[in-house]
Amino acid sequence: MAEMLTQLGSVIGGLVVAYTMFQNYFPREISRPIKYYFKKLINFFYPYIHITFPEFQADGFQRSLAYAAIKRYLNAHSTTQAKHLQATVARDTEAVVLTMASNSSEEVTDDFNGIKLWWASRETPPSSQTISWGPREADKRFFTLTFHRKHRQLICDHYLKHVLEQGKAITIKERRRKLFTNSKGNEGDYYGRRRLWSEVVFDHPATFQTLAMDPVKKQDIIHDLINFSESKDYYKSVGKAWKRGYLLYGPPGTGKSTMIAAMANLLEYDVYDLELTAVKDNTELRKLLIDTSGKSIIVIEDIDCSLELTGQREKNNKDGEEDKKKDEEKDPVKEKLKKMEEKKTSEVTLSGLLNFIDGLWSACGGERIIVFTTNYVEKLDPALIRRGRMDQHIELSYCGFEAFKVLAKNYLNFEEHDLFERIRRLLEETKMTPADVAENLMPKLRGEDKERCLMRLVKAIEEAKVKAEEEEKLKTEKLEEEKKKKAAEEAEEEKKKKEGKMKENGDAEKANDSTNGLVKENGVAENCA
Ligand SMILES: Nc1ncnc2c1ncn2[C@@H]1O[C@H](COP(=O)(O)OP(=O)(O)OP(=O)(O)O)[C@@H](O)[C@H]1O
Ligand SMILES: [Mg+2]
Repeated sequence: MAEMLTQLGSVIGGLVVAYTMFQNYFPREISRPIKYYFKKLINFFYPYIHITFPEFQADGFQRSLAYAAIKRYLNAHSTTQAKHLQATVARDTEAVVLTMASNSSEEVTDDFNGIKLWWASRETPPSSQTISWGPREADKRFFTLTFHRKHRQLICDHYLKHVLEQGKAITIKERRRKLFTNSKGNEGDYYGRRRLWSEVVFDHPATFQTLAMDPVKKQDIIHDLINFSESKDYYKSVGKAWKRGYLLYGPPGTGKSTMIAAMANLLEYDVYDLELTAVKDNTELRKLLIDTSGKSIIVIEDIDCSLELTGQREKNNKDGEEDKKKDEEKDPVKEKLKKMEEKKTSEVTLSGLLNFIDGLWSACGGERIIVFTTNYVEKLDPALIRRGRMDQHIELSYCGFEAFKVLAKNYLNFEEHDLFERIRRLLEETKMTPADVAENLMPKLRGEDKERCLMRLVKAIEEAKVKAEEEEKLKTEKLEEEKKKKAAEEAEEEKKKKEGKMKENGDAEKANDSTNGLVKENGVAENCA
C-alpha cells in the first residue's frame, strides 16, 4: 500500500512538472490550441452530461421558476439522502423547507425509469470586490444535473418536465393561499413599479361542509367544481378556454360570499376580489386579468351595483322609477346600492366586461373560475350572464329546513331535537336568511345552554312571522287605500268631465235659443213691413 502511494505520488509529481514545463516552454500560440484539442478529446470520451439551473434569470433580477421548482422537488430526496441541509421558511408558507446545502460537495441521486441521475447544489464564489445592483456574487447559486449522455433524449424530453411539474405541484400544495384585491390608489413597490393587486393571506374557514343549503344542490356544485379542476385535457380537446363562470344570486345574508370561500378552500385556489368601481377603464381591466395567476377565483361582488351595465333598460323604465323611489328610501339595502351607484367613476363598459370574461385575453393563464354575485339578478344584462359566460346560475335563498339542519349541527352539534319539527313548520311559513338563523343559534354567552339557543331561534322565527304578517297586512291596507284613492280620483275626474260637458251643452243651447229668438224677431219685423 505504502509502495503504491509512493508511486502515485511520483506520477502526480511528474505530471505537475510536465504541465509546468508545458506552460513555461511552449509559446502561448502553440499551448492554446493544444489545450483546446486536449479538452475536446476528453469531452469526446467523457460519458456524462451536466445541465445547470441558475437561481436567477439572465437579467439577474428575476428568480428562475425552474430553480424554485427543482428546489421543492429535491426537498424530499435531500432530507433523506444529504448530510448537510439548509433550513429556510418559504415566503408563502409557514413550513420549514429543508434543502441540501450549497457547495457542500453533496450529491443527491434520483431514479427515473431505472436511469440514475445526480443532482448537486453549487454556489459561484465571489471573484472580486464588485459593486452590483443584482444579487451579490456569492449568492449566485445553481443546481447541476448529471446523467449519462445515452439518456439525453429521455431526460430532456420527459424527466425535466416531470421534475418541473412535480416541483410546481408541491409548491402549490405547500403555499398559503392569497386573497388579492385591486384598489385605486395602489402605490408602487420598492422599484417604483405600480402593483395592480395587493394581497393578504386567505384564511377563510368556510367549507362546503359548513355551508347551509339543500344537500343535493350542494353535491351538484361540488361535483361541478371538481370536474372542472380535473378537466384540463377535456377543455383542450373541445377547444374551450379552461375557465368556468358561476353566478350566485339571492337576498343578502344567504351565503353567496361564504360559498366563494368554500369554493376556494375546496379547490385550493387563490381569490382575486375585483372591485370594478376602482378600475379606471377597459385597458386596466385587461391588465388586471393578465396579472392573475392560474388556479384562482376572480370575484366581482354585487355586480349589479358595480357598473352602469343596465343603463339601456333603466332609461326605458325611467317613468316607473319615480314610483319606486319612495319605497327605496325606506329600504336600507336599496339605499346602500344607491349610494354606491353615486360613487361610480369607472369607465369600464359592458363590452369591456364581456371581453374580460369571454374574450381572447380571458384564455391566458387557464384554470380560472369567475364568480359574480348579485341581490338582483333581474337587473343584469342577459348578455352578461348567458351560458358560456356564467355557466352555472346558483340561487341562494332563504333558510329551508335542510339548511337549518346543517347550521344546527355546526353551531350546536344537534342532529335531532324535539323542536326540529316546530322549526320546520315555521321555516316553511317564514322567510329567514341563513345569516339570521346562524346568529340566533350562536351561543351569546360562553357555555350557554344549547336548548336556550334553539328556543331563541324559535322565538325569533315566530316574531319574524308576526312581523311579516303585519307588514303584509299593512301592505294590503295600503294597496286598498291606494285603490280607493285612485277610484275616488277617477270618479272626481269623471264628474268634472261630465260637468264640463253639461256646461258646454248648456252654453250651446243658450246660444241656439238666442239665435232662434233673433230669427223670430227678424221674421216678425219682415212680416210687419
Ligand atoms: N348558507 C349559509 N351557510 C352558512 N352560513 C351562512 C349561510 N348564509 C349566511 N351565512 C352566515 O351569514 C353571514 C353572512 O353571509 P354572506 O356574507 O355569505 O351573505 P351574502 O349572501 O354574501 O350577503 P350579501 O348579499 O349581503 O353580500 C356569514 O358570515 C355566514 O356566517
Ligand atoms: Mg356577500
